[in-house]
Amino acid sequence: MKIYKFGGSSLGSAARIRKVAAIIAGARSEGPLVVVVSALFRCTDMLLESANEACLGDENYRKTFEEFDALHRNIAADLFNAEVCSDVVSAMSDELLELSDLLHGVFLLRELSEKSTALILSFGERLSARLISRFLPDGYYVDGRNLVVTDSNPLCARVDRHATEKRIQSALSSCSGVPVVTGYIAAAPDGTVTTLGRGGSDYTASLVGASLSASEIVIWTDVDGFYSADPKRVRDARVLPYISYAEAMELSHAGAKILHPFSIQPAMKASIPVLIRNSFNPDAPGTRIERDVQQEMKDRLPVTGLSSINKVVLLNLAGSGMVGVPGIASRLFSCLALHGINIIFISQASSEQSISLAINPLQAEKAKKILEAEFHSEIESRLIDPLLIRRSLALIAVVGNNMSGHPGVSAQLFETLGKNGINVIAVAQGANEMNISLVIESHDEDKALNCIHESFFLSQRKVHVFLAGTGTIAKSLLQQISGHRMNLREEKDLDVVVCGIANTRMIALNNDGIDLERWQEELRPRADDAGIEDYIRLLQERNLHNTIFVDCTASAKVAERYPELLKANISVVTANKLGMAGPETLYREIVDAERASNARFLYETNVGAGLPIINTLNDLKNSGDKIISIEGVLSGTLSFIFNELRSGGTFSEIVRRAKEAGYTEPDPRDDLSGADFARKFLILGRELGFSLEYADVVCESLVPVDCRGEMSAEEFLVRLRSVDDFYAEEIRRAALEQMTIAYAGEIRNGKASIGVKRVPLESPIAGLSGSENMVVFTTERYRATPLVVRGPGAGAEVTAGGVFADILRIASYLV
Ligand SMILES: NC(=O)c1ccc[n+]([C@@H]2O[C@H](COP(=O)([O-])OP(=O)(O)OC[C@H]3O[C@@H](n4cnc5c(N)ncnc54)[C@H](O)[C@@H]3O)[C@@H](O)[C@H]2O)c1
Ligand SMILES: N[C@@H](CCO)C(=O)O
Ligand code: NA
Repeated sequence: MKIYKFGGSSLGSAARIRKVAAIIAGARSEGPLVVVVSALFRCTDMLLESANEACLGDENYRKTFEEFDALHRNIAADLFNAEVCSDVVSAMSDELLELSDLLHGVFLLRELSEKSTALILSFGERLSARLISRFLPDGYYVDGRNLVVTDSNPLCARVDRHATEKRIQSALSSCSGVPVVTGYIAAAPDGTVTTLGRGGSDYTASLVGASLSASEIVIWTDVDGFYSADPKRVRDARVLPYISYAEAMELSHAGAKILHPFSIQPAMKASIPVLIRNSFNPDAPGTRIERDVQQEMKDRLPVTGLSSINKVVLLNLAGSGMVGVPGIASRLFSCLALHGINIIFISQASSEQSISLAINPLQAEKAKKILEAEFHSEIESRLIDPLLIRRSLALIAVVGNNMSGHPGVSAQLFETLGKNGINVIAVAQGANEMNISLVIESHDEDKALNCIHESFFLSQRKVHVFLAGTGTIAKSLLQQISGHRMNLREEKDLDVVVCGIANTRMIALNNDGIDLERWQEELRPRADDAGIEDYIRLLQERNLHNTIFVDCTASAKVAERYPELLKANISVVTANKLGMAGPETLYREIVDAERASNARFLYETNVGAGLPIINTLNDLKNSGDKIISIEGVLSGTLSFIFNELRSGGTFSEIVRRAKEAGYTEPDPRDDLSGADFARKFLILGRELGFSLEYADVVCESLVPVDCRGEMSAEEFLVRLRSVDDFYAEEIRRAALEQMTIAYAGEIRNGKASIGVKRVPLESPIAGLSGSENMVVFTTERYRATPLVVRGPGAGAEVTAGGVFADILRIASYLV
């Protein structure tokens, strides 16, 4: 014997009912079946609406009733031939007439008791069971009021399990055909109609199944099963093939609306598996809820699923007068119970100084008044503080049988929340260790659900990138991410999702990821005054987990925002040197903000593009080596210029080529003036612990005096021809002495200087080619033979590659 329960979503129209009949016919061939039905789709709401309207004296109640009436008649006309239809309609008419009279009574009396509400609501199931029982070839109508015995609480009655079991057994044990039982409705011993509250039809199905020792109870609904989290909030939530009764109850308690926790109890007691299946997709296997979940699943995942209640209020009763005083908690709970206030969550630390309770916000004011009255004298005498209420909170439950005895689960949970800057306001975990419940700000709810979901391998890990700048480096970065994204997904189980791209004029935003093949087409104009602040505001509003801000601009305005981003626990990767080489106050602010935050700040490409210079220096420093000096060439552009001069090019033409090759700064004068090189040395000097400003770097400019005013980059390149002969001559003269010229620098004893130098032709600097950089670290450990990092230190590809590597470093920290 199996029990099939169909919810309203599966019973929305004649077509839907035909589908349901086909599902039933399929099961019938395998053995006996009892069907339990809810009211047709939206019908309970219609009944409630009509009753409330009637009670308010609103004539519209008739229209709502007529809509309800017509829905049933139309479905009958669609399902049955004329003869059967008139039969069915006449049976339904009696009930519809009674319902109409009742509503009219409510309208006249302007009075709607819970008892009449229950009676009115009962018509939903009564009429749907009439239709469906008649439509099934061997179906017959069974009224739940004759099966389920309850107390007399009309809207959320308590079931008398013993009496109910007997009634169900005597009515259905030896049934022939398919009984179609009205779910949700029941009756008190005196015959008054009662209902079983939210999810009541599931409860009916579970009671029927348990009483008849069914082999399984199948709850047919409109989703594929129990999800690992609410799929509306967690895009990657997936259907759980198996869960235990206990897990199902824990998840349902904390908001997973798929099955009411009540309805699991009878099935669990009788060890009957409960299946959740989709009547819209009957081929999907659904979720099986049973006592022993599959061993294989148990071994793999400590956490089975998450659920959340998005609105709770936290009451905090605190005060020194609570310590060591027995009876405070008892009074607290008793007085809330007395007034019917349900407690969702409790937490008390061992100091006994405070007890926190989460309750439904609708009951918050009432609870506050009650508790203030109860503890009036303690509050007056300052033994207990005035009651604190915190609103706009959400409760998240992390659930899994296998969390128990599995060290590290809570560590991982709090770590991922911490790295995402999510503040945990209160926590509760019972000794069964299968539910950790936490209270957080409600605006962090989706972010928390998503990062926890990923962190426990329930879905692929993601980082969300917001990029500033769409120039040379940014374009190359987007191309690299696009080209390598699939590999990262497959090999590293990591998805790099670019959710934002903005320059000063245009913006594209998409939480699910901008199409990187066509990102230019997704750019939309921004308001004229929408600066970087606006972009950061939009990014923060989205509040996505694992967010990384990537700066590929050359803008000081953008760099000034790093401290604020870091303080908001948003990690930053930057190719822009104007942060670390900005005013020392900004540099300090960035370093301090990173220290204080859970976010990371990486800027490897600020020095030598993709070459590992910052990382190398940090490794030397952190492992206790003493740096004696740093020398070398740290401008790709200047390196390229002198390397090409040696092979005979002209100065201005080489600068033009450097710009075309993507080596120069947006304005090549930043390279020729030595400014870009100086910034890099400034950064290295600061990394070494020296207090330096930009002006402290002694720097020789190669920009001719007459090219220093306001002019376009193009005009500059034309005027630059004036120095071509000078440099050709310098190279020639040096060569006569087996020397050449190069632009290089050194840091020694806290002093940094850069400029044109004569170097022997056989020196390593003279041997550089293209945009190669070279850094020579002379340290205590690397004294006889210094440590050298050498390679291309400018260019779109290597720089973007360095930025990408920094993004991945942060990703591996975050996920
Ligand atoms: N070219 C290299 O080899 C190299 C190497 C290392 C670091 N970098 C650095 O990379 C950065 C980018 O260089 P690029 O060659 O791609 O420059 P670019 O001029 O091609 O691009 C800069 C982009 O930033 C945008 N931008 C400027 N101000 C902005 C603001 N306030 N808000 C949003 N967007 C803004 C511009 O619209 C443009 O899209 C620079 O800081 C540069 O120093 C370059
Ligand atoms: N313009 C810079 C880019 C690398 O930071 C250079 O030429 O070195
Ligand atoms: Na670098």
